[in-house]
Amino acid sequence: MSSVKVESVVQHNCKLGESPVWEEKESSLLFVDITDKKVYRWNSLTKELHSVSVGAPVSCVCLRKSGDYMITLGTQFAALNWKNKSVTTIKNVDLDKSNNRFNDGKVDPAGRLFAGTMGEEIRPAVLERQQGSLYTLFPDHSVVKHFDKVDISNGLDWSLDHRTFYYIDSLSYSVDAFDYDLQTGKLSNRRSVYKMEKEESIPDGMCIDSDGKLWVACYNGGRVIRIDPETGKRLQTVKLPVAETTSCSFGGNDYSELYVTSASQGLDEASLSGQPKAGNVFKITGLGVKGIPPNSYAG
Ligand SMILES: O=C(O)[C@H](O)[C@@H](O)[C@H](O)[C@H](O)CO
Ligand SMILES: [Zn+2]
Repeated sequence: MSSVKVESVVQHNCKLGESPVWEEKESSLLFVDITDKKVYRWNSLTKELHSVSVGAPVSCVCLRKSGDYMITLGTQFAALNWKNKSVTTIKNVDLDKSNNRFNDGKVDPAGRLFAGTMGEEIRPAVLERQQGSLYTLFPDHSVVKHFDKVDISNGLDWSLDHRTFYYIDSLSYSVDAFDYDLQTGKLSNRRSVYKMEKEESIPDGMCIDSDGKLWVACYNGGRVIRIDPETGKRLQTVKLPVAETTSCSFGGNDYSELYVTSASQGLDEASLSGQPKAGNVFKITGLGVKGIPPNSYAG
């Protein structure tokens, strides 16, 4: 544990960095700045940072089997062609809720894209409650709504045997689990597997490691925690030099590096001068665990 190292690898102050995803064939980390309406790609070999402006709040980026990327943009599921910098709408959701936007999303082991929505934040974590829903975009481009009355739809991932779906609605201060049916993509039997402790603050993005334990980024908690969904116990805490840690995912050659995005918006001048790296992307090494490669959208 003593060899754990945290370093800033992208020295750019995102307003609201989110959705880190490793792209093996580019040796790159994809992520978004929701507020800045940009998708970023950071090359881990050349350290170059490139971005594409997409014209609306973009809350998640993921890989697509046919090439390109998938994004959630405003209330749309969309495709992003990186070379042409072009966006193609695939499906719109929450048509009756004009202030909503998508938030976190991820592809399941069968190539379906899961993403949830939320109402408009007046400031971080302050918004009209229960305006969001959780959706799936199937490979045939059909959309299913799993449930509504979500406050801030956030981190999600699947267990290694694909029989459990883990999910965070941030304002419940809980990490939840559902039984998952990989054949149909259906969710059932919701329960809580971890309750946040006070200093951990708000649960945000999340990913699973190759031991089946969950890593949760703690918004306003300045840390990522490793939890055991079987026992409900926290196994490890890694603190970062910024308060608004938003999401995490494994990358690097062998998926042994944990990448963590962060935010700078919502911090006043005083807090910002105390944490000049707010909004950077960090790399944590020396954890002694690995992640698993991200899935690609099959449609
Ligand atoms: O990063 C996200 O997932 C949201 O888009 C943010 O808005 C924060 O989560 C929220 O402000 C605190 O919960
Ligand atoms: Zn999030």
